[in-house]
Amino acid sequence: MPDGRFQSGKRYTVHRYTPTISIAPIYLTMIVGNIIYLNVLGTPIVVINSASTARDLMDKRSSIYSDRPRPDNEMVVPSICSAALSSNLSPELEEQLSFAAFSALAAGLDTVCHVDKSSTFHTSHDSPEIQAEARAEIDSCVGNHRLPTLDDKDSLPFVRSVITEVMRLYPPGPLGVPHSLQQDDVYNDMFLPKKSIIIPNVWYMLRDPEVFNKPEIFNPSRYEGLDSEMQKVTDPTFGFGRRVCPGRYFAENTIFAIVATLLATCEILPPSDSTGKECKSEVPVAGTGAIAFYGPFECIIKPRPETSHLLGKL
Ligand code: HEM
Repeated sequence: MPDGRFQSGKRYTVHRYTPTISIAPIYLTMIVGNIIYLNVLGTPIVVINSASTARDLMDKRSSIYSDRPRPDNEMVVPSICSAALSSNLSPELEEQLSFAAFSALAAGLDTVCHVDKSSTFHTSHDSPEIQAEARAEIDSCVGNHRLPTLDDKDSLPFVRSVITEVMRLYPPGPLGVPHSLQQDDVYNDMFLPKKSIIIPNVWYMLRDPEVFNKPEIFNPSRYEGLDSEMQKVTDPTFGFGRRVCPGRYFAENTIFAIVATLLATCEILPPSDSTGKECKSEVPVAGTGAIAFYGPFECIIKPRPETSHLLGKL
């Protein structure tokens, strides 16, 4: 698919790291504007291609768009943590349960790591001017005598823009996390039945040429340092309505702390061969599940002479 928007009767790979999605024409029921409605073997699926439509439905009508898809006969059960605390478990089972509970946290770790790794990749492999501009901002605001802290976040809009631009091009969840519609609904004369699975096509929303000029280009300056512009990326990236990611601010702060500290203390360069010639690699995104992963890549991380004394404080 050339631009990431779902269309009828085609087999799609939204990007090489997203799951391949086949849309057979026989299943296609309707396309209205930025919405595609499918009925796949009796299961209604609604794919939303635009951020404004996603806001209209998943944010403004959040009370009916915030369920998660689940089998009809599923019963509500206590969480694994409360079950573990209230029962007399063997040490082995308790250990297994604690691993299962940790997997929820790991979902947060994977997404945060993805953004940290992609920030490192882009600052080393894209234009060196972008890295220099971000570092100059840190130097002028923070100086060379201390490490950046979260209190500096507001004063470092270009560093935040670099992170935002990385998330725009390679969102950790390119197709978001599906919601389920709790009751029949009508949107722009389109009937959407109860129990439809709602899939936000975040990948396309963040490359929509009507929202982002030259969307394929890595250009942190496009936000002009404005939070209102950056939110056009961060809002869809962290989900919609009542299901919006509860770890959002923790994640944003963690990513900022890591990226700002790395830029303040180190220079990040692409790898070079034995003759000193740069040998840049392809963007190493991978993963066939809901979460995108950054594969291994090479780069050179050199302590900056001006701030190397701060590395001991990490
Ligand atoms: C860059 C980092 C992250 C991204 C992009 C991200 C994105 C998302 C998205 C898209 C959803 C689904 C929202 C929806 O259904 O509309 C979600 C859900 C969730 N996230 Fe995150 N997340 C990140 C980090 C974290 C962290 C660090 C934590 C925990 C510390 C976390 C915990 C959760 C939980 C518990 C849910 C499920 C919420 C629910 O089902 O009601 N996430 N996240």
